[in-house]
Amino acid sequence: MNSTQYVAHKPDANGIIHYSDEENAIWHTLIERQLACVQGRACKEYMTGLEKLALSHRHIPQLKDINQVLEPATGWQVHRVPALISFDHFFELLANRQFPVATFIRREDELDYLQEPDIFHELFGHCALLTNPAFARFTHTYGQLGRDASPADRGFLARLYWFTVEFGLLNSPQGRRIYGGGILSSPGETQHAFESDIPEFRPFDILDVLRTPYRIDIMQPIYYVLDSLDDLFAIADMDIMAHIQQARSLGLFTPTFPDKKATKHNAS
Ligand SMILES: C[C@H](O)[C@H](O)[C@H]1CNc2nc(N)[nH]c(=O)c2N1
Ligand SMILES: N[C@@H](Cc1ccccc1)C(=O)O
Ligand SMILES: [Fe+2]
Repeated sequence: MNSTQYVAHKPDANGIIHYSDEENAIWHTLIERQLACVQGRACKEYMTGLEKLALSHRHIPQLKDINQVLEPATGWQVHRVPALISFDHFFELLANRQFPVATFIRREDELDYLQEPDIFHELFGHCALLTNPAFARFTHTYGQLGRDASPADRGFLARLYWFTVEFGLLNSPQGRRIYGGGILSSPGETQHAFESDIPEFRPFDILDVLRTPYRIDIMQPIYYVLDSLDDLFAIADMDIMAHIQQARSLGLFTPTFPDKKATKHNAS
């Protein structure tokens, strides 16, 4: 796992993590900005989950406060981790209905977008939908599959997670709405997904998703769109591993994103 540039906090003897005034101020600014930004752009299930969480605006929440909402709702818990964790650890946690939360927060100068999952991304981005039965069931099934999968199959599973839990969108009568936590925690990418003409929106098809390469360091150029969040129940019941074998035999799509080493002016 790439070494992180962030320092995660450890709890004191009573399990409480003490954040600085500066870190709490970043949380305050970020949650107020992003709450305004997701209005009319996040799906209704997410907004319902966010109300259940009742996240503080003044300070970074303690993990036990999140668990008091998640556990009764869907049996999930959040689990403290230092930063990005290995596939083994990640899948083991999800298979046990434990969602990894790295206890650091982004810097002031990366408020709108950062490449690593900070506590705002995990709590504001993902935990609201962990109160939703379809999303929770899909994430749990995903963890169980990943825990038992080979490294090669895990590469395919990562794409499924990426284009749903992280960057998934839904169709709704009022237009597209976001459910992916990777967009919902980023003011920059929430606007990118709605205002920019860069992104391509594709109907969710599991084989296409499994074959679509992605970069983790840019705002996404491709999003996959489900018709309903309950489609996640159906996907969880699919023979995902058989689809992975099919995707492997068909091969990956050619990347549409600019090459990583391309400098700004020649990145198309
Ligand atoms: C499997 C998934 O696509 C992704 O690569 C994993 C790896 N490790 C992680 N580690 C943390 N803390 N948070 C995450 O979301 C992930 N995502
Ligand atoms: N880019 C997201 C964080 C994120 C990191 C890694 C994967 C997905 C999302 C944000 O700025 O909030
Ligand atoms: Fe995430």
